[in-house]
Amino acid sequence: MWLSKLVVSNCRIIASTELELAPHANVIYGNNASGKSSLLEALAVLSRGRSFRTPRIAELIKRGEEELTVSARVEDGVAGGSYPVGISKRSQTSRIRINHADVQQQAELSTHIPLTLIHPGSVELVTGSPSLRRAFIDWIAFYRFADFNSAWRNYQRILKQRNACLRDPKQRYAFPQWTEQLITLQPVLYRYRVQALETLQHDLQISHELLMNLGEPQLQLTSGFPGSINPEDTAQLQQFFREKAEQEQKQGFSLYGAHRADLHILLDGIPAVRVASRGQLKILAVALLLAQSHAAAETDAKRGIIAIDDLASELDEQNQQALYNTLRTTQQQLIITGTHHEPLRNRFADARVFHVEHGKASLR
Ligand SMILES: Nc1ncnc2c1ncn2[C@@H]1O[C@H](COP(=O)(O)OP(=O)(O)OP(=O)(O)O)[C@@H](O)[C@H]1O
Repeated sequence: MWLSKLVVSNCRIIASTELELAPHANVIYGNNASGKSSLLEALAVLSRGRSFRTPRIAELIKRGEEELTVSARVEDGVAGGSYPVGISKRSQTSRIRINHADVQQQAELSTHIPLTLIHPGSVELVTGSPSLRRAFIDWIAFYRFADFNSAWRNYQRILKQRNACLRDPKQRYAFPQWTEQLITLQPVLYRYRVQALETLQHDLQISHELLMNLGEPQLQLTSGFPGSINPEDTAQLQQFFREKAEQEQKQGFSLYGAHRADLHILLDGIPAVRVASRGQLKILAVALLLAQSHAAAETDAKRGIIAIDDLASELDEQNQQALYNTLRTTQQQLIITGTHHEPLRNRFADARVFHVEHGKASLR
């Protein structure tokens, strides 16, 4: 999938703008505060329902307006042809359309726009909380395995009910039933994640030039249980949860399970965050995100979109070179922002170049 057109209205500084995108490289340049990041935020809203800079939609809606809208034309590399998609957001409500029909779930729209975003905050993938790494590995599982999303949504629902039982003694009678259901999904989610990780490890080769001076990271998936517990052994899980029931009731929420999984990122056996420099951590995060984008696409026809928000400015010359060499070899659609167009144009000779000024993009 790739986007041949992106139309944005009322997103931060952008009143209304339209871009006819190229299938491969697209460069968007403009002065500070011209609206480059706002465009990528709009793209993030389309793909994920939210921005990478704020969880609050109200902050994204142009001041004085009530609704932001992002629409696009998706080119289908598998079936051929193209179709429109769109999302409108008010602070409390959303409206999502795919090929002229209303849909209820953001996930339905997300499947059409496999967007990997690389921005200055991406380093948190390595330095931040486990939830970011869970989301990272689950993103691959989401695109790779058709049933992952329903299993994960089901898990969230069961977890919520189980937590309610743990908090409220009056609901405790239903605790065993919800525990049993939670156990049933542990092996399912764990297996999806293991497979997603295997694909990711394979696709890390795309980032070999970026990782040249760092070495290949070791990626270790934890299941959300102590290492001695096998998340695929239901009998062992039942015993484990029996032993931990008192502790969980005291805490008032579920302490173990797929919602507590993590992906440990190591260099020479030591957590990367403890040994790598700030710049190296960024490189590592970028290498993982590029691999993630490839891992989600089973075939070239299913290729995704990589959007990069002004990252080069934080990398030294050698790493910038490695990043651009890597991007040039990828089949994914690229949307790259920067403050100057010459350096980007030199690196992507065939790129379509857009200039952004006061929230309006125009072809150069
Ligand atoms: N809700 C909003 N309504 C209107 N304008 C907004 C809103 N939120 C932020 N802005 C403004 O939008 C402008 C564009 O910001 P944006 O981050 O997109 O710029 P940029 O081109 O990426 O800049 P830089 O190169 O500095 O990163 C900023 O001046 C910001 O103050």
